[in-house]
Amino acid sequence: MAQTIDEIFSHIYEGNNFILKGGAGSGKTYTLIEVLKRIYTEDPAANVACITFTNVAVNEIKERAPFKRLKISTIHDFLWDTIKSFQPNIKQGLLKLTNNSDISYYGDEELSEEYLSEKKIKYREWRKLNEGVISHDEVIAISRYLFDEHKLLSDIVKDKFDYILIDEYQDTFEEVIDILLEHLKKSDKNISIGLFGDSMQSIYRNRVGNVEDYIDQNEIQEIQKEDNRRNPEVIVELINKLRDDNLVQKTADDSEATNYGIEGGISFLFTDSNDFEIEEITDLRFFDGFDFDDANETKELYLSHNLIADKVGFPTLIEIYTKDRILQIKDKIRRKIRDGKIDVDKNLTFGEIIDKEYDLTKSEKKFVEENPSLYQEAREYPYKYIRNIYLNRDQLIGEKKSSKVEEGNDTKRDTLINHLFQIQDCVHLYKNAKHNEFIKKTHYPIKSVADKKKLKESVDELTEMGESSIEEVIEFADSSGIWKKDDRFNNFVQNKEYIYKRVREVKFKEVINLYNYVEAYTPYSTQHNIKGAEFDSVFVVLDNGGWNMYNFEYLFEGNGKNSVIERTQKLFYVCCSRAKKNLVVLFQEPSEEVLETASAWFGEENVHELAYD
Ligand SMILES: Nc1ncnc2c1ncn2[C@@H]1O[C@H](COP(=O)(O)OP(=O)(O)OP(=O)(O)O)[C@@H](O)[C@H]1O
Repeated sequence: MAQTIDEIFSHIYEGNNFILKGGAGSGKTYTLIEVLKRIYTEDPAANVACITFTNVAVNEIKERAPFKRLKISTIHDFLWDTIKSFQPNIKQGLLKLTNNSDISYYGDEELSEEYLSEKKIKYREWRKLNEGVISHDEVIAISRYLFDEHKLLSDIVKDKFDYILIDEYQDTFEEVIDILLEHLKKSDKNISIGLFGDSMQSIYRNRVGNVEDYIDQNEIQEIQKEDNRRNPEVIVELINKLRDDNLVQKTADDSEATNYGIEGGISFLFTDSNDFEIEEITDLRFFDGFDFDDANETKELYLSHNLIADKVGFPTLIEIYTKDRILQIKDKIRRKIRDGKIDVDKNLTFGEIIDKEYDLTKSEKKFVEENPSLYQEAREYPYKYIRNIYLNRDQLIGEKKSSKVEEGNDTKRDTLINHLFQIQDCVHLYKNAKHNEFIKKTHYPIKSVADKKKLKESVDELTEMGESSIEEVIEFADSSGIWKKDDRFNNFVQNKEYIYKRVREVKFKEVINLYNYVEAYTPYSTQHNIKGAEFDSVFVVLDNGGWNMYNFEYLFEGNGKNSVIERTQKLFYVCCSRAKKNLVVLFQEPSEEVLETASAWFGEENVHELAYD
């Protein structure tokens, strides 16, 4: 460890950029924190930017490295902070990039210099270019454009920071690496750029993956960490087989290491049923050491939130947010209008436009037949109103936590879901005897013993409202003073009535279940979401969930579209390498080839057919 840090600092002292590479559990994030500590020991006035992958990771590093002059942010926030005060240049970039179609724009208003001169460009979760609101993709594209055009920006970044460190560099954008390793060179000032990561754990599409070209050109100096400090021997042997490069990890021979003296266990379980429920497993010996009541140390991983929604109990909410065919019809019509394929009077109702210009597909017909009143209502809205209504998974789930950290509104979730989460948060705080936090959050007026008693009665009543509708709970929280409706909420109801009408009828217990899931009070997580984290026991369910980007048969059979195999292999590597002790993998309806590979990877003695009722 000390040796790795010394190596990193020898590069820093020589004014070089560096990259710390290493397999899972080799201590990259740990080293990043140690590097921060040493930087601040040597120079308390140092200005360091640390870029992480998610807001959750931002909070984790903040907790572990609480230095005042350390600026921790996500990639997008870092770039936006850097460029946001250069409004005229941003506008010029936006015009240029929309003109040459690097940024798509189909709004009614023409984006001209004059039009934009009255707007202040802002960065938000959802873009609305005609109002000057850009979102994630545009922040990246405009930043790159500005760094291309203006050397001054590189000077500014170098003036502001002595170090920029990036955790999980493999999942950052190529443009960002380009800015850091190419553009910053244009300025003569000093800076050290440090990357930390593992190309095998690049699990998102269109990300940089690796920086081998920069290493070959000596733009960045490579340091390798070879040991694995997290996983027991049996898991290290397995994940070595899953790597697509030549890296072979050994368990660390160090009594300080997390995996020191841990025997651990792996099992590959299979069943011939495809509608099998985990609760039906009767032979629990493979789950020795798992404690499904301890969401911090036991995880059950699925490919998608949709697969989890059924298990945790928010099927109606996920259905509303991810499978609304009527809004899909609207999106298709909107696209046709944008592309000039149809020309309609936007003052017509949605129904009138459908009748004139659109033939429902079979599955859309089925959906509207199953939801006649919803369809009828949607048809009656003016097209102008419904065209700006969107529903998607992020609006419901936001940034899911992998452990219990931080609180507050999530900017990805919509106002309605955030409002509901605030109500459930109040219940949670009160029930967990966090009364001061409760009062601070709700401003609930407590002047007398009677007030206290009334509050207790109200929270007790709210706790019993799982079977009530969401609307009833919102009204009760408002009238009892636990969580009042505010302007944002009222605006949402007015402007997104279509969504509100759907959601309000759902039982509140779905919100409770969703809240518990998102706040990591249940052991369930998606396979993407646990990147960077570690747990005692991990149960990975290999179910493609109807998603064609991943395919576990392809992976185990070694047969199928290469890009899909590669993507699945990396995700599987990430999942298996999270376990500090026990790993169980479940495969449903495997072929002979799948079982052969399972034996080769897990060892024949660890492959078992499941017994269940
Ligand atoms: N030098 C060290 N001393 C003590 N513990 C360490 C040291 N290095 C790493 N660890 C511990 O080993 C485990 C793995 O480290 P870490 O999470 O930093 O690995 P990583 O390389 O970032 O993993 P991954 O790429 O899989 O996310 C953690 O529990 C960490 O606290």
